[in-house]
Amino acid sequence: MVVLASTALEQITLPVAPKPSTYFSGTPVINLAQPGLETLLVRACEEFGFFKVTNHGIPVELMARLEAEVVKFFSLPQAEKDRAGPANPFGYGNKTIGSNGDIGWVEYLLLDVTSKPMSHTSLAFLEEPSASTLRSALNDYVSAMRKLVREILELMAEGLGIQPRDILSKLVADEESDSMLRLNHYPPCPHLQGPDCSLTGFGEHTDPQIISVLRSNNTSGLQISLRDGSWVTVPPDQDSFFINVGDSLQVLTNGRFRSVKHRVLANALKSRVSMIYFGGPTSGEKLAPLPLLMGEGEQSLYREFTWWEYKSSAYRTRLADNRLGQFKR
Ligand SMILES: C=C1C[C@]23C[C@@]1(O)CC[C@H]2[C@@]12CC[C@H](O)[C@@](C)(C(=O)O1)[C@H]2[C@@H]3C(=O)O
Ligand SMILES: O=C(O)CCC(=O)C(=O)O
Ligand SMILES: [Fe+2]
Repeated sequence: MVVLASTALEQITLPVAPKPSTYFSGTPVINLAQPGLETLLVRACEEFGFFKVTNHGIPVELMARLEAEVVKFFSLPQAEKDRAGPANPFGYGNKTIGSNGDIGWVEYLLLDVTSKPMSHTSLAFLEEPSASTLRSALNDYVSAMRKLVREILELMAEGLGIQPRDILSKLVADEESDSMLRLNHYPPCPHLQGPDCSLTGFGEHTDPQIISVLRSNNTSGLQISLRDGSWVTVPPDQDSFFINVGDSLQVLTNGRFRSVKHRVLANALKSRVSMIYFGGPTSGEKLAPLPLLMGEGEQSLYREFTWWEYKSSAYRTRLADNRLGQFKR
């Protein structure tokens, strides 16, 4: 354990993460311009629940533009940032994650981006004239994310051999589909001694939604857990997107796709900035294994539940908890 006590407010104890491992070279890479990628995509979801997407058609300028706005926001004086908080669950948060006692070396903005251009659900500070460039970058980025998740879910359905093509993508395509954007900043942690030392930025967890699309700057920190339980560090790539299979997609595929366990380590030297789009279904959507994916005599591993039921239950859990456990048959 390390006690961070630079100011009275920072008298918090964070678990020191193990030394970061060397870069993992096995992340599946899905080149969206490559014919026949559907089979690779399905294999990646089965084996890792995680893959990297290249040739995605989203201009790098759009990613860089939002990153610059996000860096600008996190560089504001603390009192200014606090005006966007607390995160309950939406808004600005600093070191506390969720409301059940999780902490990490991270500050963030969590935004509800469910309705089209962010309107009634957005935070008041985003409506202010001073936030207009951030708002515009967010709107453009979120529109690109909506398209990308639909495309990827359609390719998954093709790879799984199920129809119609939009059987998965329609779950995230409704105007009411529950989508969020998380902007995370992991500042360098000066209390750490040496470049090899690291600290938990965002503790291990799975994402509850269907799919998450992560983009970060060129600072490492993201780790995924492999089937054998070992943790590996994903090499950063600021021009690509990383996709996580979420708990809901694990359920829809009756466990064939793996909801990937992941976490982030902060380091002593470099800031990490990440932007994650979470695509979830509408509140009332019933989640259960898709009958088309069930083999002869295959039993459903999960009881049917609505997204609302799952989300409310997830928000009562700690990050590392096995949220799907209580929905197992
Ligand atoms: C500790 C928590 C934070 C979280 C809600 C929860 O109670 C359990 C799930 C967490 C998570 C992980 C993925 C996303 O970052 C997130 C926004 C989500 O939907 O589930 C967070 C939640 C959060 O930070 O509010
Ligand atoms: O910041 C990151 O790179 C990942 C964070 C994450 O997993 C999350 O916000 O759910
Ligand atoms: Fe996550």
